[in-house]
Amino acid sequence: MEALCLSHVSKSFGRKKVLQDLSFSVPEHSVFGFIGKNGAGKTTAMRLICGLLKADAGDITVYGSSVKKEPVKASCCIGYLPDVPQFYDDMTPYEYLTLCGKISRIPKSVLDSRVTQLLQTVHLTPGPHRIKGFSRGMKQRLGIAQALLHRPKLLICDEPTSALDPSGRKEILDILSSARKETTILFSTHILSDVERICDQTALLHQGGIAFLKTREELRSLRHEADVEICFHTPEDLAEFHRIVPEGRISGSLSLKISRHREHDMLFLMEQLVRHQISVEKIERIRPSLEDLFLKTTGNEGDVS
Ligand SMILES: Nc1ncnc2c1ncn2[C@@H]1O[C@H](COP(=O)(O)OP(=O)(O)OP(=O)(O)O)[C@@H](O)[C@H]1O
Repeated sequence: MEALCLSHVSKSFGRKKVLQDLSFSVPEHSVFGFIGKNGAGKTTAMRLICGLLKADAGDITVYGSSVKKEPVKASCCIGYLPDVPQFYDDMTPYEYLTLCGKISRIPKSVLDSRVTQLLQTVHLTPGPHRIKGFSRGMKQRLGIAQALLHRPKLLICDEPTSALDPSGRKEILDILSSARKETTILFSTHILSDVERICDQTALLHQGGIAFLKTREELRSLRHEADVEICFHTPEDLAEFHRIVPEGRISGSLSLKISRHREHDMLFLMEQLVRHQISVEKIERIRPSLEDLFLKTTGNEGDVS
């Protein structure tokens, strides 16, 4: 079943068109990664899904409920973690989650055990420590607990790992990854290795629409299409080799770059070098990183880490 479906969604702010004819869907119990440059419209799309903004055109459905026609039904399915979650800093996490649970009208009989269980899930202790002393990572984890409190079918997290150190990021990613058993997850990030780590599908938002949408396997296979760089000792060796294998792009006076070679092609290139007795400084496979794919699609001004 589709947890979320966006169909031809557009949104402008004044004359600025942020989203144009945006369509994609997210299968149930999957983790969907949303990447894009600063200002690409990731937060706008998430706010539209949550019903915090109104789309100019198009439809959004959450588990079959239209955000436009059945906003309450749709929003009941969603847990949202904004990019900068706000808390009552003088409370302990236990007090804070209990307050949120009361506001969400979670029955008293189950609230205490739900809060205790969620604190465990996000690795926070129900002790007397106040939120104001928490690290960023702890606050993000508390934000995830808050968003999961009412057992949403769809969890939306806006850059949950940004500004965290590698161990803080790993904790968040592990929590999100295991939360997929109970919910479907859509999260945005600038940290491309994070989407590679846990996302079943990754969408790149660019110029108002989806520039690419890849499954984990597709991303992996794209990254297997490595370039090969051969560095020669002399320009004459390079010219001789390029006459025999008229492929690729000469870069500088000693180097040849051949795109998208697969494993077996490397053997072919090496055979040609041996057969024609051309010695080389080095021959190397260069796998594109996700950053390379991102920059190739968006131009070179991408803001990625
Ligand atoms: N309420 C608003 N009024 C006017 N313009 C807005 C509003 N909200 C967002 N925008 C503009 O829409 C564009 C998309 O913003 P959005 O925050 O959705 O991008 P983003 O992809 O989440 O960026 P970032 O990665 O920097 O968080 C930006 O140019 C932003 O200035």
